[in-house]
Amino acid sequence: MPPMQLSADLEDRLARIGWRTLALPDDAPADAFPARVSAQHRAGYQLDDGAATFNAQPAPRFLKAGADPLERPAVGDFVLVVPGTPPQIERVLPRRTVLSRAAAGERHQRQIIATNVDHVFVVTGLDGDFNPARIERYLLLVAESGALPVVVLTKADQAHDAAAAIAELRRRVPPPVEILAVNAKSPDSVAPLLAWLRPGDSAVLVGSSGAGKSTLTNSLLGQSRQATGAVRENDSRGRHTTTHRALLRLPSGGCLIDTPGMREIKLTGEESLDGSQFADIEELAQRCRFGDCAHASEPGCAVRAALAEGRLDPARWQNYLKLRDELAAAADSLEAQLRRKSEARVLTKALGRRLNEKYGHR
Ligand SMILES: Nc1nc2c(ncn2[C@@H]2O[C@H](COP(=O)(O)OP(=O)(O)OP(=O)(O)O)[C@@H](O)[C@H]2O)c(=O)[nH]1
Ligand SMILES: [Zn+2]
Repeated sequence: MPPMQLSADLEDRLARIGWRTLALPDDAPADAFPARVSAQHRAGYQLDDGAATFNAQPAPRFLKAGADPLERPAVGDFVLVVPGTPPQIERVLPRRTVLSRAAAGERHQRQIIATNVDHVFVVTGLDGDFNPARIERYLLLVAESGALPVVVLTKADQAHDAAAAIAELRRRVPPPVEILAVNAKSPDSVAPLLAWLRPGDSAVLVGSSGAGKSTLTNSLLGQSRQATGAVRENDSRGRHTTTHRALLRLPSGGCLIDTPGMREIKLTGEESLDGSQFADIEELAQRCRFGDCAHASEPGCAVRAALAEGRLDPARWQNYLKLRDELAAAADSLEAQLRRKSEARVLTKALGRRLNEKYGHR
């Protein structure tokens, strides 16, 4: 990039969109500039360059049949844009973190939820929505993403017994994962979340529909606005109305991505249990007397001992088994899919070679 691109002004603007490093690729087009994907529409992308938002189109190669959907621009991505009408997304810059899930349907296609986030707020209401097994499932996706999870329990003001629910969850979700209970409607109550939303920080909200993600977003915007007073530059653009799966710049300096409520949280097959909140269970199972212990009736089973002594929550154990089976099935299906893809590539190459032999160099 030409040196003028690295001006103090540019650094200042990049800081507002959560940029972490200024190392731009050497081979970038001379007139290209960095921006962040703030929303994705049917017709294209909305980008934020730290000063304003604008629409852009992806370079045609992103849309080609056979192009890997995971390599297409996604919300949270830093991209290089070439000016034009419309401006064109030339390149997706390397991702710091990627939060994904398997798309609904049979084929275990992975789908990106957000990229380049430092924290994932797993939002659940302390009402009928409260479901520790679902939270454990989210935490598996987060463990794979490279970002850190924070469990946010909303509707604490409406819960019959918030303390009991939190204690139940604590038995299932060991530290260092933080658990916070809030009234999402109250800016004061959600203020502790701003600790993860300082300048340069990025976070994404995930959770089912009605969990309180939009309410939380509005309170975070409100709280910061009240706290900083003078920062009102976003108001003119009407950015406070919540758009789904949109990256918002908060006046606290951080970036927050809201996502639509998810009905299904399918594992991609790439998650790993020993890098997750289940690491302690994986370790426990290693201490059984027999290496192939089924944890059923074998003598010297460390898992059953822990269950009997109350050191391992039975519901947590059951959900661990369920997720482990599901993960194994997803991994098989992912592997088969990758094998089919590479076989198709080999076949195409072999065909090319044969045509080449027959008709000479083309
Ligand atoms: N009393 C109370 N109500 C809440 C709280 N959080 C959310 N609500 C209410 O719950 C309803 C759903 O909240 P939303 O913020 O729209 O939920 P969402 O997660 O954005 O849902 P989707 O947009 O469908 O994904 C709204 O009526 C909110 O006012 C809370 O902490 N306390
Ligand atoms: Zn065992």
